[in-house]
Amino acid sequence: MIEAVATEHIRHAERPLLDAGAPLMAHVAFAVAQRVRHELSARTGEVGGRRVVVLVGSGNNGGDGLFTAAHLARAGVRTLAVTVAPKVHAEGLEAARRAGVVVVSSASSARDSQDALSPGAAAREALAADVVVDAMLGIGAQGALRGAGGAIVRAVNRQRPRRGGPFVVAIDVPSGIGVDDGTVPGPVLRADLTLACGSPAPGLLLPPAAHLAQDVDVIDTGLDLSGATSKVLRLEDADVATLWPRALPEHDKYRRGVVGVVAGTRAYPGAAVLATGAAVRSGAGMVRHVGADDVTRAVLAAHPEVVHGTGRVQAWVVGPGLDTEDAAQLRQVDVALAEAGLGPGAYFSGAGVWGDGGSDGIVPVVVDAGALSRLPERCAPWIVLTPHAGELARLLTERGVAVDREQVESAPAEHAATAQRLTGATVLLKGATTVVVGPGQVLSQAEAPAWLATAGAGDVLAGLLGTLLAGRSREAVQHPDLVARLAALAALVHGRAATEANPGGPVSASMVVEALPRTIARLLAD
Ligand SMILES: NC(=O)C1=CN([C@@H]2O[C@H](COP(=O)(O)OP(=O)(O)OC[C@H]3O[C@@H](n4cnc5c(N)ncnc54)[C@H](O)[C@@H]3O)[C@@H](O)[C@H]2O)[C@@H](O)CC1
Ligand SMILES: Nc1ncnc2c1ncn2[C@@H]1O[C@H](COP(=O)(O)OP(=O)(O)O)[C@@H](O)[C@H]1O
Ligand SMILES: [K+]
Repeated sequence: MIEAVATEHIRHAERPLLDAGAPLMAHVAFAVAQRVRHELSARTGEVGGRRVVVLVGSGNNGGDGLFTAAHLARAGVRTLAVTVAPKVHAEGLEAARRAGVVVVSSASSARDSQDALSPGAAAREALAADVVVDAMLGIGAQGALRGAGGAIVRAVNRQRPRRGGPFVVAIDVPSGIGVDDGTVPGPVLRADLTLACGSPAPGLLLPPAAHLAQDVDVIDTGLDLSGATSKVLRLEDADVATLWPRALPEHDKYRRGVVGVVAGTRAYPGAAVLATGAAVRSGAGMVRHVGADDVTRAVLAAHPEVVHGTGRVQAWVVGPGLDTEDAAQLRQVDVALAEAGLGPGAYFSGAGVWGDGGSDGIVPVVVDAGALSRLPERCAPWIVLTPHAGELARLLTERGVAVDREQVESAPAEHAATAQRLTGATVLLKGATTVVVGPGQVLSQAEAPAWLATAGAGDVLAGLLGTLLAGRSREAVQHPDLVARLAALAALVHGRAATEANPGGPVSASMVVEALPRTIARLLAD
């Protein structure tokens, strides 16, 4: 599991080391320079004579950059440091000059000096380099990257090809991202590799900034972050086996977990086929489908193991392909939601409760698509909402927070957290990077290949999550912390199955369903 702790904790953990004189900056610079040398030699076959441009800001991030430049110059790299602020780290500057780094300034105050380089000219130098090191801003960033740095980045972004061009290494974070919330308030130079100092900042895991950080490696600086409370988590493949509901010899199909799926209409039978298929193929003990007869016929034609009609379940999946005009189906959704109860101390106890797989008849529910409009005012955390950005915008607007899809996409973690607070439910917000927010918990998963943005993929995710919640139904209700982790686990496996269904190429939702058993087996064996 990757843990990105809030930057206030990083600063707090750095303090005792810096006070004790630990040479953190020297350590970071050495590690970055090593990595740049490695990239140069992997890409060009040589190190000496290659060109590196280091963009240097006013703070310690810029200091890291200057010491990195000094190492590179000593290794024979033609190193140009472009400072973007009137004052930069003094010792770093001296070290760089001593090592033979050419230092120029794009700061407006340097305009008339001999060593001035306009932002446009600096951008051209960067575009012609083999590697660019982004050391303008780290975790001290406040708002959009301003001044010469912003101008250089805008100019580079206008001309940088999607493929080819310089390899960009960001020190700590791509300069100018929202380090704690993952927003992108202004121009940012997309990194091919981000080398985080000590611990990744939350913004490296959260969209949209996460898409600008790409590969993230951590330089260990010996920070003690054990007391950190505010963090973003990302599950890794190695976490799958720990969380996955195991098939044990003493389990019959009911104990393995029964998933009830309320999905699909005559207009959209496919959603029911995909959601039930994903539940079956991810290992549910049994899958029930509740819906119109001809929809169930389509489901049974594809997955004969599905059982038609209501009965005992350990988790519900409601909403994929739902017809909001179909009163009978909506009633089923309401019954499923009632079975989830309203949360600790306020369980629903009326007639119509038939589930008994969870704690005292309470069962987790996945609420997708059309069923999102049926939510009660307050939900238990074992109700998992699975909206995409447009659906989340609608849900928030209905609850008095007027936002549109673009606003949700520009700050997904913040809006998912607002929805979590307003509803009490666990919120899984779908996207290229999926964000899950539970009470006191934030997770983000980025396994999905871009090809997964295809009709029906969300139905597959809902069914898969149904299996996970049914398999650990009782624990999910007793330990709501587990719910957000299972939701993130579903996103991880969904993304991996999409990749493994056709590595590097297009996938359909049905192909993801097909791939699930093998992907799960591989992950459990790892
Ligand atoms: N965590 C660790 O173990 C270590 C962290 N170090 C580095 O220290 C960095 C933090 O250093 P600082 O606290 O000096 O902060 P930064 O280097 O991130 O930047 C702060 C400076 O940038 C200016 N600034 C802030 N927002 C701006 C904006 N939007 N546009 C233009 N200028 C802006 C501020 O006025 C200030 O001068 C980390 O990101 C990391 O690179 C390393 O030096 C040592 C080890
Ligand atoms: N750009 C993207 N890259 C990777 N995965 C994506 C991207 N956009 C969406 N996804 C994923 O694809 C799925 C689409 O779900 P959804 O929008 O509900 O589709 P549908 O309603 O057709 O099933 C989600 O799992 C989402 O996380
Ligand atoms: K940086």
